[in-house]
Amino acid sequence: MQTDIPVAWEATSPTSEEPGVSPRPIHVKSTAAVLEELPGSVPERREDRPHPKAHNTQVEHYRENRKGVTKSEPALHAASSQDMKIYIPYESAEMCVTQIAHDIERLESKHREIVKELESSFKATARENQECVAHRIRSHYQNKLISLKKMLQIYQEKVEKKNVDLDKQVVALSAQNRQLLEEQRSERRRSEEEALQWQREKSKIMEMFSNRLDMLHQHQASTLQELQMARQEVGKVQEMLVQSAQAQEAKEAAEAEACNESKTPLEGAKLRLEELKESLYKREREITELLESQSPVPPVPLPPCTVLLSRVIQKANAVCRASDESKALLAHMIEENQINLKQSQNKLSQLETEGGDKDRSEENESQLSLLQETVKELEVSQLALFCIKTGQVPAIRECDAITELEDILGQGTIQTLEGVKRFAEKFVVLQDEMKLAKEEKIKIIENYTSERTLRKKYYNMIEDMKGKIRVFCRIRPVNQTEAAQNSAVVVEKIDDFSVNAETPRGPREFQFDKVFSAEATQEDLFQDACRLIQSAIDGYNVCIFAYGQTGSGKTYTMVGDKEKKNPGIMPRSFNAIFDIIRENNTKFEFKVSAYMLELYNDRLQDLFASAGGEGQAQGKRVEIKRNRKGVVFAQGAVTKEASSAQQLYALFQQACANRHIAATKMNVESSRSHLIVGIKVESKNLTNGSVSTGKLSLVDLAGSERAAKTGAKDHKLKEANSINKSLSALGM
Ligand SMILES: Nc1ncnc2c1ncn2[C@@H]1O[C@H](COP(=O)(O)OP(=O)(O)OP(=O)(O)O)[C@@H](O)[C@H]1O
Repeated sequence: MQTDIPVAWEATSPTSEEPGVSPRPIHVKSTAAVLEELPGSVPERREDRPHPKAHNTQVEHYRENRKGVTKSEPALHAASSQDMKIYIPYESAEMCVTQIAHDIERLESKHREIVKELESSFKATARENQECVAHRIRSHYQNKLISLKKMLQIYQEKVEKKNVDLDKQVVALSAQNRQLLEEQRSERRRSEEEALQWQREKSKIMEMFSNRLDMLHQHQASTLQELQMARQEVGKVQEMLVQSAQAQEAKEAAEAEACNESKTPLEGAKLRLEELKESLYKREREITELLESQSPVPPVPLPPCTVLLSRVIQKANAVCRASDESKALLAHMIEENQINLKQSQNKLSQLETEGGDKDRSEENESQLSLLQETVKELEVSQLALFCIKTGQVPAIRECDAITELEDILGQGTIQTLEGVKRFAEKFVVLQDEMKLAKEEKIKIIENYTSERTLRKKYYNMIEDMKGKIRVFCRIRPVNQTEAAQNSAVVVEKIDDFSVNAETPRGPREFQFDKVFSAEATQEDLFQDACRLIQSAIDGYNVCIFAYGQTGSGKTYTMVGDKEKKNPGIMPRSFNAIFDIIRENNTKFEFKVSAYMLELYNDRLQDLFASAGGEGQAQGKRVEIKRNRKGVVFAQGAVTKEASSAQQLYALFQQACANRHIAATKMNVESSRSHLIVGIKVESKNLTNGSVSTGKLSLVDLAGSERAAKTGAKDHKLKEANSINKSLSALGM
């Protein structure tokens, strides 16, 4: 390997072999040692060191070397084959040393350069590597980024597509929702209208039905009377015929005379029968006219009574088919009736077979007739229930005996004995038909009664379907004080069934069975409440009460304003009760009585038992009790009867005068107690004598309040506490 690294020499001692030169021995450091210290140099062996005598040569050689002249390897070996101490002249040594120092410097600088070069190359390599790595990383991440971008794009596309689909779905759903809401509203409106119409129609039909029954009854009675008379006449005619026949047998000679004699009574009977026929026709025409004049539908081939019955049955059938609940109820009623009928029939047949007519005791006799009545009643109920279930009208027999009689009279066969006999037979048949018609009438009345019971039941079922407990919300308009204070309205009606209320925790939506806006009138409110009054008259227990914060308008809604220009639910109910009574007083006998109580500071007080009155003044305590039928009543409360709405209202006013009222910061006339008005309606069915009792409870509760807001102190605070306590009990 070629190298330009110099060989180092070191003098160990001075020598003076050459004149003029003070030689000093110089210890020569081995070249190898020096070379070993140099980077990239090849170590020289000891024996490669030059001989002292040849030091000049060596120096020369060295110089040559330094000049870049390359000596051959064997020559170098020859020159330094021995390790020895050499002495060189000081100048030469100095020169050498200087040279060496130079060389070392040069070497050092070279070395630095190499190091620099190496460093720079290392840096370059490192940079290159780094760049390469960075490039690789960059390209890796770029690829990744591209793929991610692609994925993102795909996702975005997918999301956008999905969003578009969802938007479409949302639009479709909201349209559907709107449509459904609209449908629901119109359906509600329609059903309300239908119910109202049905109610009106029903009461009309009922009235007509009972009027017609009355008419039929009257006509039947007079027809029966006339038939009775006709029978008597026929009897007379028969007697006369027998007499004439006897006379014919006895006196053949006086045949012509006898014939003459018999003609006269026959002609008389014929005349009488003509009269009868005429009167029967007249009655029939009258009945038909009457039924047709009262019939709301155009005349149909069926008899009007059948049409009426079919309409009633069809209505009842429609109500039954309206819901599963009513279907199940009807099925249950049929089943129950069947069981009862079977049981009664078994008992009846057992009783009938137990002994002959003679052996029966009086008690048994009455039991038997009672059972017969029950069986008949159950059979009629069975027929009515079956008709309601199927919607079919029971067959009503036509009175065709009259037609036959008419035929006989028309044929003129009455003039012969045979004809008279036939006539008499037909007359008996007609009597039987009349009897049947009478029975049919009784059945119809029974049907009517059971139908009425069903109507009551279905009416209440419909009311119940709307919810046994219905909650209405009424928004009160801002009053003058609130308007002066610029108070904000915090309740907003969203639609007929929901409101939005501002609460400390933000707006909240509440749902109700119906929402009345601030513009709703007392009449609007009563329209919804009045249907329950019919239920109370039908014998059900109904309660309407107002609940809310003090000053929210409970008394206004239940009682009305102070000026009595806008009466509330209570006075309107009094009128409605007596309106219904007036409409039905031909069929029922009514008794209306009322009690009025106040729950004040946890104590029930009778508002009719005022100073000098009965009840409390006499030390009676009013207590809430429940009777065996589950009806809640106020024991010890004074009950007063009323025969008109005015009388009932006067009683109410008398009671209100005794109520506890006081001014609070929130209401100048705040009710400090709960007012309970109980109206009992007892109705007796004049057709079958059955009695039913219903109760309408109208309650104006005291307002819930916060003592801080109302400014209640002392006893008013006590009042407020007991009001709040009782209201939370109600809430629970
Ligand atoms: N719908 C309404 N239209 C007009 N005025 C109303 C209405 N509701 C309430 N008011 C008026 O608001 C005031 C307070 O009403 P009201 O006395 O009925 O409240 P309240 O709830 O019965 O209070 P409290 O529980 O303290 O007895 C009254 O002057 C009443 O006339």
